[in-house]
Amino acid sequence: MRAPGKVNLSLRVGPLGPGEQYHQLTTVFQAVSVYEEVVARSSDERTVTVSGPQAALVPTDATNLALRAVEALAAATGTDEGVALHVDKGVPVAGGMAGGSADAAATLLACDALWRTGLSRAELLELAATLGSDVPFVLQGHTAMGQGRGELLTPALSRGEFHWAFAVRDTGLSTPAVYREFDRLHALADDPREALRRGGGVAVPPDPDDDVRLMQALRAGDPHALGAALHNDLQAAALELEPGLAEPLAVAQDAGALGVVVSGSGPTVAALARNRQHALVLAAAFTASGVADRVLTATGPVPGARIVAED
Ligand SMILES: C[C@](O)(CO)[C@H](O)COP(=O)(O)OP(=O)(O)OC[C@H]1O[C@@H](n2ccc(N)nc2=O)[C@H](O)[C@@H]1O
Ligand SMILES: Nc1ncnc2c1ncn2[C@@H]1O[C@H](COP(=O)(O)OP(=O)(O)OP(=O)(O)O)[C@@H](O)[C@H]1O
Repeated sequence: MRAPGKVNLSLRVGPLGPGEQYHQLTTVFQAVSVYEEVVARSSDERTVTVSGPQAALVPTDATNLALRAVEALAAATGTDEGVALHVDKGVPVAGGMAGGSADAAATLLACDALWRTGLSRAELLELAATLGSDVPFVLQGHTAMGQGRGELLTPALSRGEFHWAFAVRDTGLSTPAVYREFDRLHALADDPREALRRGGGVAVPPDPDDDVRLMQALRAGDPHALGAALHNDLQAAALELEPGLAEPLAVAQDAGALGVVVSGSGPTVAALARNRQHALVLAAAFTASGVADRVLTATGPVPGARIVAED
């Protein structure tokens, strides 16, 4: 089973209402060719092992998102079957590219097949949303607009292939901490100039019309227009928590990226290239300037979680 990571081409975040846990979003997701591989085998127990360059950062207890997906599917279908999972992580851990969400999505599909639960796509998507806001999208893949807390998906038309270079950091950023920082920046209301200077100001409910140009760029398969339309309301918050992110952003710009943006809640920086060759140039610029612990190149959009070989 294989599931892709994602980049948010646009991420617009509304205010957090009193007592609410989730921000209202309008986001445009693109699934990219950076993958989690999940193998599921029959077992009496429910276990997970993890490999990949950042495997040591991933818990293997019940908090692992893949095991949470196992428990959610078992509870929904009333089965007491077990599974031995192995996850080979290609997506950066806590990098803002939905790696854990991809594991959860791949696990739902893998256990659905292994246990022959026969859930419908709609039922799987509903279960996915209970596991995390990004899980429905990595199950679906391709390109989609996400609303609500990010789980309400509308597929979007996209032509051709876009090329990316990613600057990855070994130390991740916590998604809740980045949203909290977003709230803090936007609460500097008694000092509006300071709020604006730091990328804050009053948070407004996101409006999908703000992404009209971006959607046109996708339909036209125009990387220049897409680069100009990339947007992330969480970027200022990620930069407050990790000021060093300014470096990969500047390096990509200097190397002629069509657009550069923090991916989701960061700290991965995503640079849009003119073509495959230019993505390699951007990756080399990240490496040469020492602003990344690891560099990836990828294309998007790609399909969501799917079986690539019988487990
Ligand atoms: C930053 C993004 O990756 C952009 O796609 C997502 O919004 C985060 O999605 P995710 O990692 O699947 O997040 P979840 O597991 O659903 O939520 C983790 C935490 O992030 C914050 N959170 C998440 C989604 C959202 N719309 N508003 C939030 O404030 C909440 O504090 C929440 O408790
Ligand atoms: N299967 C998993 N893979 C990675 N991290 C996991 C997993 N299960 C639990 N975690 C924990 O969740 C945290 C965030 O993981 P993840 O890699 O999904 O972040 P992310 O890519 O930034 O998420 P998103 O982009 O959806 O906000 C990690 O620091 C780790 O402790």
